[in-house]
Amino acid sequence: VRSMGQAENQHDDQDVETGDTGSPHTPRVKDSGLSFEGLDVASGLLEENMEEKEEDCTGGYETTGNVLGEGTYGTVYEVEKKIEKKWYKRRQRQQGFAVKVPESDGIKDLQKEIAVLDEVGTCDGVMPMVEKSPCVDDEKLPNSFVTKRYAGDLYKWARRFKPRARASAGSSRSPGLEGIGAYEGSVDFGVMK
Ligand SMILES: Nc1ncnc2c1ncn2[C@@H]1O[C@H](COP(=O)(O)OP(=O)(O)OP(=O)(O)O)[C@@H](O)[C@H]1O
Repeated sequence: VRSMGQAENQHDDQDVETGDTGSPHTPRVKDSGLSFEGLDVASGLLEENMEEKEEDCTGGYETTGNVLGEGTYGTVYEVEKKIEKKWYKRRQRQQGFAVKVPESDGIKDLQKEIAVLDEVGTCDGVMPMVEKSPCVDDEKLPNSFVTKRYAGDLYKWARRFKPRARASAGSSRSPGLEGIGAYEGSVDFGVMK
């Protein structure tokens, strides 16, 4: 048995222009160009939320679609920094960043990593954190952090590296990240694994 209310609702679901009956979730009213108070209020709230979201995420990053690698606690994505050039009225991007996003069971470890990087600041041999809890694709990522993107696979590189390779290359410094390219070019690869 259908109540009156249900019958009215069914009528509302009909397409205003074609008379088709479709899924109650299909936004036919909006498509028809008609305006209802409820719809206006809903879209107003949506816009407000989106504005808030954008405000929160000013100066954020956008993913490029490249996955740089996966570690024990999460995935590292290539991102570009958004730069608002209002006087040009167009967006620009600064390339060369990476964001590390934890798996759900890696959140605690990433929080510890973030705390350590925060404490360490800039230190030779440690990739400095550019930003913690960044906004990526307009979404706040509280347990993630951004670093500069480096070229190559650091994990593989580090595993191949033997201390005496550094010594024979005439350097006593630890392999700072800025040196990766240089080391690959100047170290005798014969002493690498
Ligand atoms: N800043 C970066 N630029 C380019 N690639 C990166 C960057 N950070 C990480 N990667 C890539 O992502 C992989 C995973 O990095 P991640 O920091 O998650 O783990 P890891 O350092 O390899 O090891 P662990 O999981 O033990 O921390 C790295 O091995 C590397 O290939």
